[in-house]
Formats: sequence, structure tokens, C-alpha cells
Amino acid sequence: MDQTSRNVLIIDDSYEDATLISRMLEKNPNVRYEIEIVNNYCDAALRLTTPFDICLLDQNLGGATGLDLLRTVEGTLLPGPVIMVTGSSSQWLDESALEAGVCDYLPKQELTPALLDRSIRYAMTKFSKDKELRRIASHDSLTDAFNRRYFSELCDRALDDFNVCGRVDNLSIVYIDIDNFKSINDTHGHQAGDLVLCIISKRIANRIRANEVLARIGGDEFAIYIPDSSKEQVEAEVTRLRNTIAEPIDIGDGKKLIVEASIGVSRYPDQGKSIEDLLKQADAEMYSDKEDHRAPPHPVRASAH
Ligand SMILES: Nc1nc2c(ncn2[C@@H]2O[C@H](COP(=O)(O)OP(=O)(O)OP(=O)(O)O)[C@@H](O)[C@H]2O)c(=O)[nH]1
Repeated sequence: MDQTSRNVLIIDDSYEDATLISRMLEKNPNVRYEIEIVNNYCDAALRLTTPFDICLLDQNLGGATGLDLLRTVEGTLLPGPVIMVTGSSSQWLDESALEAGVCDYLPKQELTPALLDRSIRYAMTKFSKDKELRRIASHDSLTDAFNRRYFSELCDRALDDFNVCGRVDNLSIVYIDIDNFKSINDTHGHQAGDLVLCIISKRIANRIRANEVLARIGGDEFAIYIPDSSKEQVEAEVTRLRNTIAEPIDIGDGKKLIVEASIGVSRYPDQGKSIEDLLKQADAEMYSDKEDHRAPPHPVRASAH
């Protein structure tokens, strides 16, 4: 019989406990567990940015706690279901862990292979059923880009990661505001305005790298989270974004618009140590760019096809 395969992430600072849990998992003849063990807070914070089938999280992680980790991640950012498996059993921790987004809470002293297996199945099923709810909570309904809330959570978490774990800080925030967008609504109608927002959002999404995140953070405003890029790389990306945004947009009835955007960039930590400061600074840079783009969008003749 084919075995189901599951990728399990065990976050535990005790090697003995992690081994004990692994042995329990291996007792299930129907499931092949690919086990990955992470034993400290900073590696765990980084690992929680990429998918897993199930995460078994300990509360004590050296100086920090599993709860700290969950609080920096927030529900919409968790890439998989988490079960807290810990020796420190208390009603307060049980409730706090649930509040912080875990699917279950298992005291280590009560663990059995059967209990662990059932808890994992329940957690995976629940997480998969909540997928649509998480998508709605994290996305903008018009453009399907991420929304402002998700963007802030993501940036807060990245900054926390930099500050607590001292990781390389090559992070930029790009702020994009469409020029004279109101006049598109006024001249061509709100529906045309919606179409322009969707097309621009899709163009930007197609341009950015897999580790960058695009969000619509206001009516005609977008932001991009860009990790691991030098100042020069970000400048080159901004030029590419300007060009892709300015390609003619077909709004129907033989009409095409050329839309431009004003763009500002801020870099962590020189131009801000918090997401609010970074966005504020990128917004200020965007406004100085805006001064050059005051002409209204001009219609161009539709092409023959
Ligand atoms: N079609 C459409 N319009 C929107 C949406 N959200 C906000 N808006 C409109 O976007 C317009 C933004 O106007 P402004 O903030 O004045 O921006 P602008 O006209 O681009 O002016 P500048 O930024 O100075 O170039 C407002 O008229 C809003 O009503 C939306 O989801 N769809």
C-alpha cells in the first residue's frame, strides 16, 4: 500500500524531546514523515516563512518562546498548521497558544503516537478548510494583490526578524501611486478605473521576484516589499516597473490609456526602523517624484487589432 508522505517541522530546543517525538511519528505505518528539526528561535523564525505540512512547536526555545514566535508570525502569515507540543502545561499557555493561531495544544507528558497522529490529521484538515478564509483576510478583493493588513504584518515580522536575529538588512519598500487616477474615473467611468487598477497590479505582480510581495495599500496606491536586493538592483527594478506600468492599457471601445505612476523607495534601516517610518519615507519620496508627473493621462489611438 502506498504511504502518505508528510513534511513535519519540529521546533524544539531539546534534542532528546525532538527525537522522542520523531520516534512516535515513525510508529505510524500508514504515513511516511519527512522530519526536519529546528532547535532555536532565529532559525525557526526564518523557517516559518516557507511551507510545511505540519509544525510541532515547543514553548521553550532558549531565551525566547514558541508563543513569541507565533506572535511575530500572525495567523495570515503561517504557511502551515501548527500544534504546540510542550512540557510546560498550563491553562494560560493553552489559551494563549490557541489565541496566537495554533490548531491544537498537546502537553508532552500526555503524548502517545495515536494522539499525535489524530491531532496532526485534525490540524491539517482544519488548516486546509480555512485556506479560503485566510486568502480573503490577506488579499485585496479587486486586484487580488495582498492587502495593507497583510503587508504590515509581513513587514513587521521581517523587521522583528532583523532586529532580534541580526540578519542581513538588505530590505527596501517601494511605494507606487498612479498619477491622476481620479481623472480616469471621471473621464472613463469607475469600471474603467477598476480595470486600470487590475491591469497595473497584474503587470507589477508579473515583474517582481518570487520573494517580493506586492500589496494594494490604498485606492490607487501599491507597495512592494523587496528583501535581499542592493540599492542599485532596486533602482533598476523601479525603472522596469515604470516602463511596464506605462505600456498602453486597453479600456475597451477602442480606447487606450497611457498611465504613469510616481514611485518612491525607502531602505531599512537608514530610512526607517519600523514599517510606519519606512512607508512614510517611501511615500515622501513618491511625492517628490509626483511633481514631475503632473500631466493628465492622454488617450492614444487604438491599434488596428
Ligand atoms: N475605480 C476605482 N477608483 C478608486 C478606487 N479606490 C479609490 N478610487 C479613487 O481613486 C481616486 C484617487 O484620487 P487621488 O487620491 O486624488 O489621486 P490622483 O487623482 O491619482 O492624484 P495624484 O495622486 O495627485 O496624481 C479617488 O477619486 C478615489 O475615489 C477603486 O477601488 N476603484
